[in-house]
Amino acid sequence: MLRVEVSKQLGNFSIDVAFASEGRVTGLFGASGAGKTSLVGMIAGLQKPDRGMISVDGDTLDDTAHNLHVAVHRRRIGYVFQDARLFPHLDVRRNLDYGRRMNRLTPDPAQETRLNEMLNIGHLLDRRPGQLSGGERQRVALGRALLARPRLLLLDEPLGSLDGSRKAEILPYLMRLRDEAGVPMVYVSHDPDELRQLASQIVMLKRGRVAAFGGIDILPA
Ligand SMILES: Nc1ncnc2c1ncn2[C@@H]1O[C@H](COP(=O)(O)OP(=O)(O)OP(=O)(O)O)[C@@H](O)[C@H]1O
Repeated sequence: MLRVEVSKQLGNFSIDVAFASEGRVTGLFGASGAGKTSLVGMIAGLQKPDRGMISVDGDTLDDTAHNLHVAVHRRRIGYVFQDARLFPHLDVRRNLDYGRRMNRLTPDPAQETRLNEMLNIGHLLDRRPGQLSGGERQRVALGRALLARPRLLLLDEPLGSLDGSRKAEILPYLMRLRDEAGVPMVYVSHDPDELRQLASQIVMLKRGRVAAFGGIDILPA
């Protein structure tokens, strides 16, 4: 269960949001500028709320009333951005291993093999990011985030930089992760079709507020 009750002022823009989601994939839907990335940044711990609390599965990550703010690297929350942000000088194998090493986790070869298969990246391990397509880069970014064993995965428009056919190529991998990886996700998108295929619950954001919360039936046609 993800619980978010936060408010924050960002220049002229304010966020004031409360929701609790039990869905395997919580879709954050809203137009450009609705506050999706700012909200995800708070869940990740990159930004502190001015007021409020955030908890995942009963563990409080932020609670301004008690001056509690768990640091980004201690939250065990994975983050995949629109652009994969792989390290260009490291091959795929070392990119994949990065999150695990940073979190000082012991290697888990069975999980590595499983994810390589799930994401179909096993044949790319010796390549550098510059030798990958956009879709392949995103698959590696997903693998890297999951190998750090997060309790929650934040996906901020992970298909946003891909064209239509590449999107269609990656969607099945995301569905597979949703069904098999066992990690709850927050999936940011302004594309209702994408969310209809992936999300179980929808938080609809408008100008920094929750305009609607419910199942995928609240998405516009
Ligand atoms: N540090 C900041 N200072 C001032 N305004 C900010 C700051 N960060 C974000 N904003 C403003 O907050 C609003 C919401 O931005 P945000 O990036 O969260 O929206 P979004 O829904 O993710 O949009 P997009 O889909 O275009 O990425 C925007 O109007 C943005 O200009």
